[in-house]
Amino acid sequence: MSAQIIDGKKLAELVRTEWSARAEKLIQLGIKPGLAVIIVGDNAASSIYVRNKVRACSEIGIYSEVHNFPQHADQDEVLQCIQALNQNPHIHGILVQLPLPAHFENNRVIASIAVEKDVDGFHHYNVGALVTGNTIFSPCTPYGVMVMLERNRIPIEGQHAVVIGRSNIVGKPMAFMLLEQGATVTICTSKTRNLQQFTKNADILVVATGKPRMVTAGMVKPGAVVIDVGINRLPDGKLCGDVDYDAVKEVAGFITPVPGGVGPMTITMLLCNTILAAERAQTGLKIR
Ligand SMILES: Nc1nc2c(c(=O)[nH]1)N[C@@H](CN(C=O)c1ccc(C(=O)N[C@@H](CCC(=O)O)C(=O)O)cc1)CN2
Repeated sequence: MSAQIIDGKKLAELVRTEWSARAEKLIQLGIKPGLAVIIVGDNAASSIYVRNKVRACSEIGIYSEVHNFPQHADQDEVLQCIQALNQNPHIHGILVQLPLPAHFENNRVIASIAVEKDVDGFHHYNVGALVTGNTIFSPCTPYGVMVMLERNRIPIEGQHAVVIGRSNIVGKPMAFMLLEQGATVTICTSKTRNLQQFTKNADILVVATGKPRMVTAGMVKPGAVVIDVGINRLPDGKLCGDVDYDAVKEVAGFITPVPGGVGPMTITMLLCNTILAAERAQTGLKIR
């Protein structure tokens, strides 16, 4: 039997509708949630993601502004911009689109964002909070995956979850979020020896390796939940995930497509985090 498809586009729309009521409530109180996006350089994919974030903001009633810096920008200029945004009461969320050019120190730039405005959840304070079960902002992609699991009533507690990928923006937070919900978690990488021995035992398999179609049907336990976080552009211009979708969907119980799976959830969860940041600012909630 073929797997049940988890439609990220449809779920993203539903979650946005739910959260738009919260945005509307703030607007009626005279507070328009505000997001600032910083983008450095000319990465074509990043420009598309930022454009999509801006569009999504305007659709839900969030004010947004984009700060563009050239590829050879000086890191200090970007840090100064972030300092000003940290002080700006109309901006509730700040994010730096990744990747940054090679001459930037990712950690230093992200650490300069005020913790209570770090809607990506990448600041090391927020990472520490997440790991210790005191989440302030969940990073958007793993947050989207958790919502996909929850809304499809997929049990997590007691399940064996295998995450392939150890990035700071997906793999690591994903593993801790699943752990927090009671899963037994194994973290693998694309370099893990005999990867199949781990993936074959996964009830929930989350793949974020950036290697097109690396997870094949033979690596998946029949009936498993397969979440594909990869977005790879093929030479013919088409997109594909890190999972061999056509073959794996014949084995899995649930599967996410690419495009139209986790990607649309990422932007939706960013909107949710921005609204949450504005709500906290409105109530004067102190984060630290
Ligand atoms: N500061 C951040 N940088 C990056 C993040 C992030 O969460 N914060 N994640 C990714 C890029 N990303 C958002 O920024 C992102 C990637 C993909 C999608 C998406 O909707 N993908 C579509 C396909 C889009 C296409 O046609 O290319 C899909 O999967 O259906 C949204 C957001 C790295 N950087």
